[in-house]
Amino acid sequence: MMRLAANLTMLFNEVAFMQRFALAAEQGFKAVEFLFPYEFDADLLAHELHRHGLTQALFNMPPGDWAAGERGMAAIPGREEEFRSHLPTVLKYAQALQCKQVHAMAGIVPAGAQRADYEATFIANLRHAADFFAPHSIRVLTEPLNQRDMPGYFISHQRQAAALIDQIDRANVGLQFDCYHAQIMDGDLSRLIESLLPYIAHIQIASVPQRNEPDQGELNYPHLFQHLEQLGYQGWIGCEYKPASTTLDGLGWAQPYLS
Ligand SMILES: O=C(O)C(=O)[C@H](O)CO
Ligand SMILES: [Mg+2]
Repeated sequence: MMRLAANLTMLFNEVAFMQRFALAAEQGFKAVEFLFPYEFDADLLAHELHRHGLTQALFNMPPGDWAAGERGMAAIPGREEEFRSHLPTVLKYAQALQCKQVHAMAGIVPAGAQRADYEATFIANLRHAADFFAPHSIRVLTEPLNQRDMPGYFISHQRQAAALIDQIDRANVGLQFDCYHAQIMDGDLSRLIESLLPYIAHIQIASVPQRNEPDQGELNYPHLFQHLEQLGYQGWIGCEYKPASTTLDGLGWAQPYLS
């Protein structure tokens, strides 16, 4: 049975962030994920999680100045110190939330920049983060994002991410395989998932092209779920989509997978 995690950044936006845990649990989710926890107290978040019996499947490392368009810095030359300075804070949240996976966003490569410099920075930073988190059994994830929504993002293809993970060469670095981005950039998802399974630590879902509920659009999720089950995928599936109407109105698709 596929294990769904509610993405609280995108779902249950009808209520304030701290109230979304209760709604997710009420609907039968056993786990949640969200982008950034840093404006909230770690212990308060942990309290919400635990009182609703939820697992924290994933959250992101600080992305830099989001409002100014920054989308992480793991690959940005000159930002190494800043990237590394975030690690103790991320660890504090991961420990409070008992979360075993964090996503290190890579950042935007400016047009005309030397890509090799960005690759070297990314590899060095991810090794550093992986070594920092390894004693705590925490994995560092990297996620390819599609170029339509995120022009210039450092990683946009799944196999490109897998090749970088090979170069990083740390056991606790994995792939965050978001089917929405993967379908836009790569396609052939059944075969892609099959060939990249050893890298995949986390999966996310949404319809394509609208990024709404997964029972709409061009992807056949019941088929992909069955395929994942046959392949023995054990991780969480993050529901990272924008409800077309309200979260509850659109949650019918998930009923077979929620208890
Ligand atoms: O945008 C996505 O798909 C994500 O999962 C990210 O964490 C983006 O920030
Ligand atoms: Mg995603």
